[in-house]
Amino acid sequence: MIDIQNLHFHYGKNHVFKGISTTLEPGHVYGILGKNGTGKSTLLYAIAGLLYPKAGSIQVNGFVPARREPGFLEDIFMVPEEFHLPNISISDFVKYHSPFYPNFDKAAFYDFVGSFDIPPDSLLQGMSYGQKKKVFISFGVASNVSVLLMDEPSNGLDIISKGQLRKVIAGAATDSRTILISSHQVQDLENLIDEVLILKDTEILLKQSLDAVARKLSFKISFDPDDLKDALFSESILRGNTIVALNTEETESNVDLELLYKAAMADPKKIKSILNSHSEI
Ligand SMILES: Nc1ncnc2c1ncn2[C@@H]1O[C@H](COP(=O)(O)OP(=O)(O)OP(=O)(O)O)[C@@H](O)[C@H]1O
Repeated sequence: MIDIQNLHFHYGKNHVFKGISTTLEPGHVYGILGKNGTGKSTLLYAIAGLLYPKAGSIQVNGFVPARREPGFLEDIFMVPEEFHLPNISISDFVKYHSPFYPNFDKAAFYDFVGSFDIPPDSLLQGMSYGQKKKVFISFGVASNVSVLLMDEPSNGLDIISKGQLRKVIAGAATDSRTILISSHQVQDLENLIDEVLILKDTEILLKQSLDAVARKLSFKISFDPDDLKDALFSESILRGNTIVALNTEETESNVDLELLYKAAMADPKKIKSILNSHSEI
């Protein structure tokens, strides 16, 4: 479990978090959304122990990340947005790095790499950014850690590879693993995450399961202009509108993450109070 209490973080005078608190449980895939510069990467780095809280605390499975103890490091993996891989072969990379992860599954690693269409005998130096990223993600998932952090994992991947990435991550989503994915590509998170966390203005604006969101809000495309009067948020599309409204029906629609995000940005107070209200609508 990841337990964040009253976390403050700033770079000089730039305050990124002013006392955020939340817990993130195993068995969930969390999607972290937020505008550029709201602190998605900073949060992941702090959980990974690569940045230290200025105040407050973070605990990951009972470890304090900033202490970087071996028991912590062998059970967490972060795929940053930007990374450097050494100029060696894939097999040497596995040989030198997998011993740090006691549960590393070599066969699974080569399966993932193969599923991304990367020849297993490739040299890392000759690879494009997207190809290197696929190797690194494959390594992270195959390390079988209990906390997997990915910063914009689909960035730089082609359309087919994005589909494959979703399969690989979905396969990694076990009851004992906590997966956090930050992304601007909300479509890439659809049907992959089960909880959404939206950062805004040094705070956590929303942290909700998609099931809970679907119970409270409905997402639909409507060609009836009358529907607009009940909309909490709408966007016009060809001959109609996409609409976020209160869910007053018995049925639950699929959560449209992009619409949810836009609605939350357009009227944070209202969306937050609806989603945080305990009464059923
Ligand atoms: N090394 C650094 N030194 C100083 N300021 C930094 C540093 N890294 C990030 N920042 C600032 O901290 C804030 C949060 O940055 P962060 O990269 O965590 O945001 P983000 O939500 O991941 O952004 P993006 O969506 O653009 O990747 C931004 O205002 C950024 O300019």
